[in-house]
Amino acid sequence: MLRRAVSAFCYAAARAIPALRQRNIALPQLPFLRASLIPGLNSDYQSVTLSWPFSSFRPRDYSLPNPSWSPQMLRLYNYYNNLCEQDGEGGKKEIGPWIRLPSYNRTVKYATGGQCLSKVLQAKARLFTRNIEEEGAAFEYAMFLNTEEKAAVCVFQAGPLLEGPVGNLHGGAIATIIDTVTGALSIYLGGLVVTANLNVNYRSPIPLGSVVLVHAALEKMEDRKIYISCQVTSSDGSKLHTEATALFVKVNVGHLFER
Ligand SMILES: CCCCCCCC/C=C\CCCCCCCC(=O)SCCNC(=O)CCNC(=O)[C@H](O)C(C)(C)COP(=O)(O)OP(=O)(O)OC[C@H]1O[C@@H](n2cnc3c(N)ncnc32)[C@H](O)[C@@H]1OP(=O)(O)O
Repeated sequence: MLRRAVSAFCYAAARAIPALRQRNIALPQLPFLRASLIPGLNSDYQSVTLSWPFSSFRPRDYSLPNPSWSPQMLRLYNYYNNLCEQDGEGGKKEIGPWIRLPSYNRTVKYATGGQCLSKVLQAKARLFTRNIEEEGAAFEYAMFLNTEEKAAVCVFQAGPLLEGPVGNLHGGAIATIIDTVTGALSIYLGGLVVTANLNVNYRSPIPLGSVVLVHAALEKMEDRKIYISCQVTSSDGSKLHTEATALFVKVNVGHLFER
């Protein structure tokens, strides 16, 4: 399943190349990204299955524990991380329905194995939720997918730079983490997607520094449309903070370069 995630990014990057060429954006030598080398690129809206074709370089995975994580954050992370490996026959570890999603601060860099596609695209671009380097200052989170249930859970610790009403999390930051979790689930389910609609109901404030769970689940898929529901709860599930619905629409990578 993780390979499918990586494949989706590879697919997106490979599809981006013609669009970049059309706009005369210089591409460095990336022989592994030549479309002709990548099988299965003809079918629109579908990811392709690839083995990791890139260098051994791996960018930093921001979803791994760091010293800013509270004991509660760490406990919840360990709980879901343990679900990602289940005991098989003879006590052997097996991959179960749960997978942990790694998280990088540059999506295109990730897709190209750490190499830059072009300075225009990459020089300053950072994933919104991973653009503050100081650990614990803003979004600390780790996402887990349940591939059988088509659902996701995110363990989220809200840092002090995300303040809205005094001492509480900003509504835009809440919408951002919801978009991120529902978006990751949709990418897993549908490949390249964008958010078409996000509807958020704020039920109770989220204190800064607290750890909450973001639950997302597939409601239905219709043609290019993926409907996801989402709830943000306290870490023990007893308190509902936020409810949301999201609609994601599958797009071709060329759509992202239309200007
Ligand atoms: C394998 C991976 C594994 C996991 C890996 C995880 C990695 C995780 C990494 C990182 C996670 C981060 C995740 C972040 C996620 C964030 C995502 C964003 O924030 S995206 C930015 C904000 N969104 C935009 O900028 C879109 C702007 N809008 C558009 O581009 C278009 O409007 C678009 C594509 C949405 C639709 O345009 P059209 O021309 O392609 O298609 P038309 O015909 O208009 O719509 C298609 C269908 O959708 C409905 N539709 C469209 N918009 C709708 C709306 N707002 N409400 C209701 N329906 C809508 C339409 O009615 C139509 O439905 P009918 O086919 O006729 O039934």
